[in-house]
Amino acid sequence: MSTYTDSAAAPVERVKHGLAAGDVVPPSPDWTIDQGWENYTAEEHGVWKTLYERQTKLLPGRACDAYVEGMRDLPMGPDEIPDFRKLSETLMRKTGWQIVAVPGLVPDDVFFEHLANRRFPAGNFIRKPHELDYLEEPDVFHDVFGHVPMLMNKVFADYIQAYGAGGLRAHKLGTLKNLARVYWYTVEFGLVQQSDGLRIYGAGIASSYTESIFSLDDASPNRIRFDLERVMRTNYRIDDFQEVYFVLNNLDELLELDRIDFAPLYARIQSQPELQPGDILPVDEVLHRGTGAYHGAKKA
Ligand SMILES: C[C@H](O)[C@H](O)[C@H]1CNc2nc(N)[nH]c(=O)c2N1
Ligand SMILES: N[C@@H](Cc1ccccc1)C(=O)O
Ligand SMILES: [Fe+2]
Repeated sequence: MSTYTDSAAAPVERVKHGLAAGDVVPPSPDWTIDQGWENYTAEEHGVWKTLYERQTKLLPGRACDAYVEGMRDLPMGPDEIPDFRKLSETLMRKTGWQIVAVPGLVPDDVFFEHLANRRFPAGNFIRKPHELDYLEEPDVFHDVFGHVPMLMNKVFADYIQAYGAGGLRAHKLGTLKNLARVYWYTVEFGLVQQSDGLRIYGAGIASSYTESIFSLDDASPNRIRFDLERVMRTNYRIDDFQEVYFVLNNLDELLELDRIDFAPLYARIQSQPELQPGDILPVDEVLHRGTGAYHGAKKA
């Protein structure tokens, strides 16, 4: 049963991961900027505090162990927007990653180049008070609160670095669309089965109050065992809750993706029809067959 307030009333918290803005002048060759931590206003720190406290209350029992452990060891709290320099010190020691500030979405090849070199591009801006529930581009709350704790986990940190290298490869192969789906259904909206229950590891969920509830508790979405080719073929929504969540047995499965050569898979799926988010295939290992009520109601 769904325990969150009526979704029609509660605006959906989304962070859009659309294509990089084509109309912005690059601030530097690799699009990085100074975070400008000293320039944050009290109101901006206040927005962080509101989001941080609300999400921190909700995540116990919902976020996966790796996320909880990562957050515990990071210099990140409610009172102010974290200083990327301090986060990078801790991250560098733990998994060799650092956070670099960017003004917003950056071009795909720039994005992958950073990930391949263990640099995580994080927006330095924070959403406005009236945007608490909907955001066009990943802001500092989504990027830092949502993504950074998982970068403290060695398996995940290695996966994201390999993904970056894979992104540069897919960019050259012209198969970015297929690879972006793997990112979307893992790094952004992935769930993992723990012995004590289903848990969130995707940042797009972890940074969203309403989707942290919907993804685990609501009867509407499908929940299907992760399968690489299936995910590569499956389209996704960028401005509403997901209709399907793919579930890993454990995070170690992600390392498998670095051992598989994607080129033959990309070639094979080119001739297969694209799947829509609500589709279920006979071969799917369905953990929960969704009612589709949420999206059905929205269509009506
Ligand atoms: C598929 C594409 O690479 C993906 O959406 C990228 C694009 N550029 C980005 N740029 C930033 N800063 N953050 C992101 O998460 C992304 N996502
Ligand atoms: N193995 C992928 C690269 C990759 C690694 C890890 C995650 C995602 C993609 C390839 O051959 O392109
Ligand atoms: Fe993200």
